[in-house]
Amino acid sequence: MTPNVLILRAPGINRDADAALACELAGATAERVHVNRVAEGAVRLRDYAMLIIPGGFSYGDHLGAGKLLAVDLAHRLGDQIRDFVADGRPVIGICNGFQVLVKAGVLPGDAGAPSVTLTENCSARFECRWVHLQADPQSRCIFTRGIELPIEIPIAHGEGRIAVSDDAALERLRAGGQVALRYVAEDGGVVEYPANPNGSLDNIAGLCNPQGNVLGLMPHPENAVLPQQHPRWTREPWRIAGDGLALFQNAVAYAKSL
Ligand SMILES: NC(=O)CC[C@H](N)C(=O)O
Repeated sequence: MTPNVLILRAPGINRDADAALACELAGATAERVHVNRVAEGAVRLRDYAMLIIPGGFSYGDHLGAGKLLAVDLAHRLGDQIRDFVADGRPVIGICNGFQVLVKAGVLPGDAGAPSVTLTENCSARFECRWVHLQADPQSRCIFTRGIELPIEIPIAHGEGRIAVSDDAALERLRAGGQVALRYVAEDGGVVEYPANPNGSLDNIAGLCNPQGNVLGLMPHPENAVLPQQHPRWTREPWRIAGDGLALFQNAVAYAKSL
């Protein structure tokens, strides 16, 4: 059966159409649904195979990027999201969506006080360019399965720096296979700014929950699904697809297996 994806819309979200295209190219159907329609019960999260919280500037990034939509989701959709995640269904929060999942307490999914947040880039500037990412081979993330070589994906954010409460919390994330993606050099080497665009600890670009079905990442894989989206597509050998498509294809295959 073709998985149907709920792509959440909310004031200030601006990457919902891009996410819908990525899902369709990956073999799913996609519905862009406003958060109010879910909250009012017009649609139910459990009627969908996958949830995407796209990028943008939800509620204008007031009180910090993703904060107000996080409070909204926790207050109005908390039970539905908890059940959806517990069912093992795939959830991806992209950039603003990652900030929302972290600030709503869905990621990293550890019990107790939050151990992770996303905050201002070290440069104190909005950073917008293409970066190279490496999936952590120890990760449990279902979105990055089989992605062994560095991939090239765009970023565009002001508050993408992952901060962790202490070394023990970072070690728990690493040991638990929850570090899904890191910023790397084109050859996979270790980097600093600007290849790590925000100064995130351990060059972390994406985290997953302990079960691996929830991924949050600052880069925008939905903006790297078509060959022509790559900035050098006319000057390099033809790519059959953008590097970001594999994440959506993995999620669709996983959703079909549930
Ligand atoms: N592209 C995005 O989703 C941006 C996220 C958030 N508005 C920030 O600037 O950090």
